[in-house]
Amino acid sequence: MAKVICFANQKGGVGKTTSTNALAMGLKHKGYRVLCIDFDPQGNLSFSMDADTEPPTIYDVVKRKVKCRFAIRHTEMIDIIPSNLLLSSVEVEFTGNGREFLLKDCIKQVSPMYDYILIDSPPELGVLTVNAFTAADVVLVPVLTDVYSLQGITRLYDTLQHIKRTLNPTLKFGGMLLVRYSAREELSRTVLATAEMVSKSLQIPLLKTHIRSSVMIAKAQAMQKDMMKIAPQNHAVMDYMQLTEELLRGGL
Ligand SMILES: Nc1ncnc2c1ncn2[C@@H]1O[C@H](COP(=O)(O)OP(=O)(O)OP(=O)(O)O)[C@@H](O)[C@H]1O
Repeated sequence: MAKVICFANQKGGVGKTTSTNALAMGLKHKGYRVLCIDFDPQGNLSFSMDADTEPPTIYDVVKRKVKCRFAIRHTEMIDIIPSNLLLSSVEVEFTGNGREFLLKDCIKQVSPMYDYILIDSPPELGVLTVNAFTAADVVLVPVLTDVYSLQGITRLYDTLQHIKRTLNPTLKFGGMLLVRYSAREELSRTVLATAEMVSKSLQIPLLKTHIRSSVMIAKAQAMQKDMMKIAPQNHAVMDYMQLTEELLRGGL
C-alpha cells in the first residue's frame, strides 16, 4: 500500500504546491511509483504538472461519478489526479456524517498501484484539508521564512491532534519545512530560531533541510517542466533533492 503524504498549512503561498511537486519529482527520480492528488480547488499543482483540469477530476471522484483510477492523468512528469474550482463546492455539498473520509475512500482503490501518494491541500482548515489529514500517513508543513510565517502553527497543530484523536490515530506530523530560507538574511535566521523553539515546545520535528529561494522554481512551474530535469544544479532544486533524501533516511 502507498504511503500517503500531505502538504498542509492554512496560510496561503507558503510553498505547499511547490513542495508537493518537488518531492513528487524527487521520489520519482529515486525510482518510486508516485501519484499526486491536487486537492486544492486552485488547481495549481495540476497546471504545474501539465495535467488538464477538465472532468474527470478529483471532484468527480469524491462525488463517486467516476472511479479513482479513471481520473488519473499520466503526464510527461507524473501520474496526477487534477482538480479545478468545482472542488470547493464539496464544503457545501457534503454535510452529513462520514464526509471526512471521502478522499481516504477514493485513495484506497489506487493505493496498491503506488509507493507514495502526495496530496496538495488548500490554504484553510476546512473540510478539504480535514479529508487530506484523514487520508494521510504523514503531514508536512511548509513554513515561509517571513514575519507572519509561524502564526497559526499552534492552531494547525491542535487540528492535527484532534484528527489524530478522532479520525486518524496513526497520523504523523512529519515536520516543518522552512521555505525561501536565506542564511544571509536576519529575518530568515529569526524565523529559524522561532521555528526551533516551536519545534521543541510542541515536540514536532523541524526538518534539517531548508529550501532556498530561486526564480527557477517559479519558472519550472510556469513551463510545466520537471525542475529536477531542467535545472538539477540550481540551489533550490538541490535543496529539494536533499529534502527527499532526508525524508527517505528518516523512514518516509
Ligand atoms: N523556493 C522558492 N523560491 C522561489 N519561489 C518560490 C519558492 N517556493 C515557492 N515559490 C513561489 O511562491 C509562490 C507560492 O508558492 P506555492 O504555490 O507553492 O504556495 P502554496 O502554499 O501552495 O500556495 P496556496 O496557499 O495559494 O495554495 C509560487 O509562485 C511559487 O512559484
